[in-house]
Amino acid sequence: MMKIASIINGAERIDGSGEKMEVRNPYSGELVAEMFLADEKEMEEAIENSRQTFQQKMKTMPAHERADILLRASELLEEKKEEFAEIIAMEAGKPLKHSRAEIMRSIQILRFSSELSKHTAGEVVPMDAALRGDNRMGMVKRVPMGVIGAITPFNFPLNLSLHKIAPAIAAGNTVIFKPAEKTPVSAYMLAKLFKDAGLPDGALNLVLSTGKTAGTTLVPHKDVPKITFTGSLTVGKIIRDTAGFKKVTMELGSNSPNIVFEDADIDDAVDRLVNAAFGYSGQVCVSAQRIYVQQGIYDEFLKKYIEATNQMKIGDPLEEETDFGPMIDENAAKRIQEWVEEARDQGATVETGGERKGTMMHPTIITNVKKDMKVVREEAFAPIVTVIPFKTEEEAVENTNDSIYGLQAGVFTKDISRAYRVADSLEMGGVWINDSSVYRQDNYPYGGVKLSGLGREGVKYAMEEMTEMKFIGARL
Ligand SMILES: NC(=O)c1ccc[n+]([C@@H]2O[C@H](COP(=O)([O-])OP(=O)(O)OC[C@H]3O[C@@H](n4cnc5c(N)ncnc54)[C@H](O)[C@@H]3O)[C@@H](O)[C@H]2O)c1
Ligand SMILES: O=C[C@H](O)CS(=O)(=O)O
Repeated sequence: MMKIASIINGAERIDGSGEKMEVRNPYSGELVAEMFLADEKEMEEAIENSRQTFQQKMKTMPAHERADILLRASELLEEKKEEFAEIIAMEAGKPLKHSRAEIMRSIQILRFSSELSKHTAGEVVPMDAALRGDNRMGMVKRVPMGVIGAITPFNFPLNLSLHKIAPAIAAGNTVIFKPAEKTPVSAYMLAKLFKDAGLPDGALNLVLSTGKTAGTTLVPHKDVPKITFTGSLTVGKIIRDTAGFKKVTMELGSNSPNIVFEDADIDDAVDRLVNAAFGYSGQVCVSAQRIYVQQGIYDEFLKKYIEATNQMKIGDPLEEETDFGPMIDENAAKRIQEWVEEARDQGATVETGGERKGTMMHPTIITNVKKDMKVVREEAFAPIVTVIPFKTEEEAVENTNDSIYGLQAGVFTKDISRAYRVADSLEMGGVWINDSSVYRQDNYPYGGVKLSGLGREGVKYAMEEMTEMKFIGARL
């Protein structure tokens, strides 16, 4: 059993405030680690140290040095990928095959960040385009903001943390990293990995605290000009209300839709949508929650979809063959079971699944739903999916857009004109044609409209949000 603690200015705070929290394997209940929690005083100390490290080191560190550190971090992660995958499987209950996929993406984020750290160039402004601008020169530089507060969720503990930390460092900032309480072990290992990669002490301060401590201390702090948050809408709203006059990036939730038209390759859509709904037990912000299927293929799609879902191997995340594991804790599983029962009471049909044992909620497909049922309207963040028939393209678009969320959608069709027409009509941060809402790679702008978020991640775009534009003009 590991003992882990905050790492501030390179030093582990194992004696910290005295308060401790256990990290348990959501599948077996075994103790994975004991975490020493930082209190508000330690958070304050970490912020002051990050401020000084920015002023004294990171602000002036040349781009080639930042690039080398990020590249070295990617190499170290490659070397330690099995160790990280096992820890994520244990602390998050994520099947090993999915944990490995997360590490593979994390390595790429570090590589992209290393490359892009050499290209935060800014631009030259054509000053003579304006009257009075003759004999003037103007340039826009991209400058780091200072201390970035990075608050992350449990579901992709490495990948989503690196989507904040790596671009922040690439742009020359320092970071206060506040990971989720459920998954702090991979965060602790990541902080150590950066130290081994040569990142100066204090450039990445890991603060293992409760959300409450982060909310009262980090979020409103005058020396933290930027908060980048990934998590629930509920917490996102609190942060937005308390951050005051600072910049915030918010990657929030969704009840992601997918539309399958009659001309789609049904087997391919089935295959992709099984993973989209049930990968990591649906605890993915872009999990397929609403699948709209055109009437002519509805019965065939549903039959094949149920068959494919029932073929998943359910079990221990640490076993190689496991496709589907537990939810993060029993409360999460109980909540979703209640939602399923409520839908059933309101007339829905549970085609498969619906049962729960402890943290294990079985993959659940629900039909005959109405649009105001919780399972359709609210973010489930669980292994449930609704399958809903539609007649026309207009109806599919209207139903899809009928949500407070707008993160990513999938559209399956062989008709290229319809594909682009529908993609244009959807109120989403991103649309995939012939892939599902869950597909993401780490170099395109990713984020939501409506209540799914503010701003964008994806290394280049996160770097833009973690730098200020500074104009410098000259009269010649
Ligand atoms: N859009 C995206 O990219 C994306 C990605 C992953 C997860 N999510 C969303 O995250 C949610 C699930 O993750 P979760 O359960 O870890 O989310 P959560 O909102 O409960 O917690 C996220 C983080 O916020 C911290 N926190 C809690 N209260 C806080 C407060 N008052 N002030 C500051 N920080 C606080 C937590 O300690 C944790 O580190 C889902 O809604 C999911 O859709 C979104
Ligand atoms: O949970 C939502 C995340 O954005 C998924 S991913 O890590 O980006 O694939």
